[in-house]
Amino acid sequence: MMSDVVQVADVFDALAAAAPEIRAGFAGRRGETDDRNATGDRQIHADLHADEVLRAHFGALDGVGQYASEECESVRDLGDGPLSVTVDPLDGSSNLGANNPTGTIVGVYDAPLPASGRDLIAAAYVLYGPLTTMVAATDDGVTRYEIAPDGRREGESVSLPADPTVYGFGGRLPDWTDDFTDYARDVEDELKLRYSGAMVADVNQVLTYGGVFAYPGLRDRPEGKLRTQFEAVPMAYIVETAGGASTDGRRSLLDVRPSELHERTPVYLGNDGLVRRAERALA
Ligand SMILES: O=P(O)(O)OC[C@H]1O[C@](O)(COP(=O)(O)O)[C@@H](O)[C@@H]1O
Ligand SMILES: [Mg+2]
Ligand SMILES: [Mg+2]
Repeated sequence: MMSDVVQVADVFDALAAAAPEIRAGFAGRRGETDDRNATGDRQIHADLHADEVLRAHFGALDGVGQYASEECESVRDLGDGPLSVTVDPLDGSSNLGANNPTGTIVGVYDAPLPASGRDLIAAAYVLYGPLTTMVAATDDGVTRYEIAPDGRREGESVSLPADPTVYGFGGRLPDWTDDFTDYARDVEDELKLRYSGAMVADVNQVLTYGGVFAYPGLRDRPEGKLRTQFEAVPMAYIVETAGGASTDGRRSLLDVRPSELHERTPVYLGNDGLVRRAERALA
């Protein structure tokens, strides 16, 4: 039987191969379809194309058994492999309308879905910015790769800078709770605002410069917006492996076990001190 290390390397290779195809598929696919996904978001053509490309690449791998996507209602069986792969095929896809950055988020679990962050053995995201980059984490560390149009890549190890510089908080101010607003006011006095509207791009800035990203629980939606399995847990794994911290307000996002595939959670990610301050503010 192949080792986990080989199977995870195959998943990263497949994602690096899919990324230029997904990017090439943006042209002509920025418009909305008539459909909505399981969390009620209007799907755009590029969401569905990215999902198809990823499913084809991961389906070709012997190591992958289950595949679940933000854009599909239920878990799909892709084979007999021991790994389960989750994808947010296109994160921040509404940014395509304004030609702003988007991403892809992938989690690799050695357990059936839905699964907790403690079952993750690897996670990665791709950022479609001026360059295509992939940030890939295993328990051994985090590597950032620049991906060439032919899928080849070169990597360097990354860790979260100790001195935070930037912050980005999602949601509308009138929807924030008083506790979160107080926390935000403090952070605003210390750090620079960098918010793109794509979680991948905003977390990538935190990983590059140090700081904090949050999509908090809202007054009328305490669970916030971001999806536990597809967005929160894989990104928390990457940030924690890079030396940072994550919380849903009370505990590490890696300790959250989703009971439903498409459920949501508040998300706070970044330098440990800023994440702990968010927990204290929200307690
Ligand atoms: O527009 P808002 O409310 O700031 O929400 C932005 C958040 O929503 C998302 O776009 C949701 O992701 P999807 O595009 O994959 O649905 C995140 O990337 C981002 O952090
Ligand atoms: Mg997303
Ligand atoms: Mg998405």
